[in-house]
Amino acid sequence: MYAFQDHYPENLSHCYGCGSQNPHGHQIKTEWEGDETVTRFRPEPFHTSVPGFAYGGLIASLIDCHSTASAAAAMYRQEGRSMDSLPAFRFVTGSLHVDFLKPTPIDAELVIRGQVKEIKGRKVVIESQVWARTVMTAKGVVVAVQMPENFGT
Ligand SMILES: CCCCCCCCCCCC(=O)SCCNC(=O)CCNC(=O)[C@H](O)C(C)(C)COP(=O)(O)OP(=O)(O)OC[C@H]1O[C@@H](n2cnc3c(N)ncnc32)[C@H](O)[C@@H]1OP(=O)(O)O
Repeated sequence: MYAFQDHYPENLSHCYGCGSQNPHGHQIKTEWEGDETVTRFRPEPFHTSVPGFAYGGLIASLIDCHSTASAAAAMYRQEGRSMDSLPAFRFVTGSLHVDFLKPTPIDAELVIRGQVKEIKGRKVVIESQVWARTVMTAKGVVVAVQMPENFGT
């Protein structure tokens, strides 16, 4: 699998949620399945909240980084361009809303499915759902915004 995150340059691959260069992070991998974006992640015992269930912050961070990657992929797809082509689209989180619908079991593979709801200017809105086996345990909406040149200054 060659994931969206595999196109990130090394200097932008340190994110706790999605950076391949962060040994302490989730290192999520996201790809297209038709018009949906999909991330699969297996929680570890140290991601526990209530025993037997996953910590909500983990769920939120999975939705977050799944969505920023999906936003970039959606922009490239809209322009009919490869994710390695220039100019690059880099997205950060403007807002993150999560609804926790059911407890998320710690012992199941989580599947995050995203849909592109809006692309407008520098903004992409992604809706996502987190599935554990056959149960949707959380859903989220992310407003991803193209990272400004002067980000952090
Ligand atoms: C491939 C390499 C990967 C590279 C990236 C690898 C790292 C992945 C990151 C993973 C996710 C993260 O954790 S990122 C880290 C957490 N996030 C951050 O630190 C971001 C901090 N915030 C900021 O820097 C800024 O507020 C921005 C960039 C988000 C927005 O500022 P701006 O650039 O001045 O945006 P602005 O022109 O005002 O607005 C542009 C459009 O976005 C909308 N917008 C802006 N902020 C919001 C908001 N909070 N909620 C809703 N909508 C918003 C505006 O209404 C507008 O829509 P309209 O009027 O046009 O309709």
